[in-house]
Amino acid sequence: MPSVKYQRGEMVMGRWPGSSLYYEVKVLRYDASSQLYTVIYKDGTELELKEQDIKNAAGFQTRSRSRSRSRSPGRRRSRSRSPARTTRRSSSRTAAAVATAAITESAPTSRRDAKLKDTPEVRLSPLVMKCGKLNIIKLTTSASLLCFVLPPGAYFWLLFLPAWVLFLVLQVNLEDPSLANFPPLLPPFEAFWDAQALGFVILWVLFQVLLYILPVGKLSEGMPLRSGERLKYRTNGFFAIAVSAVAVVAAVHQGVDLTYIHSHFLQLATASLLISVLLSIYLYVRSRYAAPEQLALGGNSGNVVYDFFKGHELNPRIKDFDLKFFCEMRPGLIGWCLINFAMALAEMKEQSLNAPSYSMILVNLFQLLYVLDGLWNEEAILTTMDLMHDGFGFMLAFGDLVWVPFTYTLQAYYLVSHPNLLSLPALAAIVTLKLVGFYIFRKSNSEKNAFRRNPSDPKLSHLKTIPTATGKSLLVSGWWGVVRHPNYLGDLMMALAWSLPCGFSHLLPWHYMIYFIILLVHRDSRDMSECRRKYGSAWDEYCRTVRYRIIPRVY
Ligand SMILES: NC(=O)c1ccc[n+]([C@@H]2O[C@H](COP(=O)([O-])OP(=O)(O)OC[C@H]3O[C@@H](n4cnc5c(N)ncnc54)[C@H](OP(=O)(O)O)[C@@H]3O)[C@@H](O)[C@H]2O)c1
Ligand SMILES: CC(C)CCC[C@@H](C)[C@H]1CC[C@H]2C3=C(CC[C@]12C)[C@@]1(C)CC[C@H](O)C(C)(C)[C@@H]1CC3
Repeated sequence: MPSVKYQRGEMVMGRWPGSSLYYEVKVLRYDASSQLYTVIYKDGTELELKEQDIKNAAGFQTRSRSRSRSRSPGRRRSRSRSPARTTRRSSSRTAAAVATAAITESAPTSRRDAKLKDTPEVRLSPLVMKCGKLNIIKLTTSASLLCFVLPPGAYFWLLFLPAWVLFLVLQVNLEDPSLANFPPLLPPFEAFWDAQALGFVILWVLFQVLLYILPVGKLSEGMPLRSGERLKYRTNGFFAIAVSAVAVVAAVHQGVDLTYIHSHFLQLATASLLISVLLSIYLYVRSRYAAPEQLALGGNSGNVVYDFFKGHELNPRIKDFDLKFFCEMRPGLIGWCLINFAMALAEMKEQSLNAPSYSMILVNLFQLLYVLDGLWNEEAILTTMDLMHDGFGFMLAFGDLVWVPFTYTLQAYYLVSHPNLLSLPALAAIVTLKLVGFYIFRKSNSEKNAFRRNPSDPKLSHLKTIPTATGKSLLVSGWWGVVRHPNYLGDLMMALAWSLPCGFSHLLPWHYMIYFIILLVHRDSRDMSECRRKYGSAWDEYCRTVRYRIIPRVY
């Protein structure tokens, strides 16, 4: 091969079709007519690759071979779908052909997988291309709307988000929280701070830590990590909220005045912000010492502020205590219900009512149902983007500990001093909207979760799937055949039902709805690029089959 770039016998890095992972391969030959290189992977898989899918080994991060145990996509669960397994003539397949998918029924695929269970495994080490330049940070992971930020943006969001929450908290306290009065006047610095409020927040978090570590409830397995390992999570969230509810009711019964939460909302928000900042500093420092396979693919730009913001370590743990899982599912989420309940008591006190208003009851019950459902199906969170791909840094720590409890509760806070009477038909319509939204949300999330956990589940055998080159399949009928994110559709319908009880006099109780539309539209497009990167043309095939993203025939 005199005039070609890579020579026979040369060891280079070959991209695995449909992914951005590169594996060490040996060049076997070059075909001048098709301009394809035939390469052999260490597990014996032969593929034909284009020149642009081959790189010199020098451009790759070195990784400890003994630690990085990820398997070649061709050797994962569904090995039959790797090129080497789909045909005996493994050497004659092109990368493009590998990634091309056909729609099949899921059951036969699983039988094929079962047959291959005894095949001896060869483990390969995928390497990620170095991206030293900050402007080429890949938009690969999720967590929130803000992942698209490049380092200069991180400085902005880092300051803007906390300020925004504090502004909202000050705004909702105004008699007339209309846009004309935004931004609210800043109170003196001391007004933000209360040591007792900090003490209460710490106590609440510690109480949740205690409930989390109790050996009660199921130990669930997370999705396989890049190393092939599966972490265990104590999924006892429902137990935690039940015990918390009993403790709160008992405290109220003993005379504890929960309306303190309403009157000290600003100080509680500042205290939680302080805790989230300290936690993020700890997370950043420990991520500097973490082994490469413990890191998320994002958040490793080398820019301190960006990495601090985005999060670097994928599953930071203290022994078995998983910090990301705990923060996402416990203090903020359960705290959200506690705050809503306190707002209902504050409304009764402020408006001298014997019972909370219908609007307040709806907001409380709707959001309680959402949280209870999340905790009841806690295992399902293990297949979401945040848990699987995102590093744990300021964005999620702040999101979980400050954003959720202090902005998701704005509707309830607003109703305390801005009553909104609901007619019976309006009430019935809102309840119907919530229930339909909830049904779509729950069914679609459960369907995907069940499929990801066990693709050969007999209950799912009626569903059509698209195989992909990575070994995972994509659902193409059922809920995931209606739109590409049916769970977002249900979630948005529920969000609408949470704001409607507050009426249309002010924009503030619509904050969640507006933020959520932006968040989900952005999450959807990020997920689209991520899935296209992972699944290549199989994803394009899915998108051709399921044309709409969130709302059928609209978007
Ligand atoms: N209330 C809130 O503040 C809030 C905020 C954000 C999200 N949420 C909710 O949280 C839940 C989780 O959301 P998420 O953003 O993590 O996204 P998700 O929709 O649960 O997960 C997306 C992932 O699902 C897999 N997938 C996509 N299409 C598929 C198909 N056709 N068949 C099989 N698997 C498919 C892909 O991952 P793999 O292929 O790698 O498995 C994709 O990356 C949603 O219900 C969302 O509404 C709530
Ligand atoms: C502006 C930012 C700081 C945005 C931060 C985003 C986070 C607050 C969210 C990202 C993923 C979200 C999420 C839930 C809560 C909010 C987030 C952490 C969730 C735990 C709410 C209960 C649901 O049932 C859920 C478990 C599906 C959900 C999962 C995703």
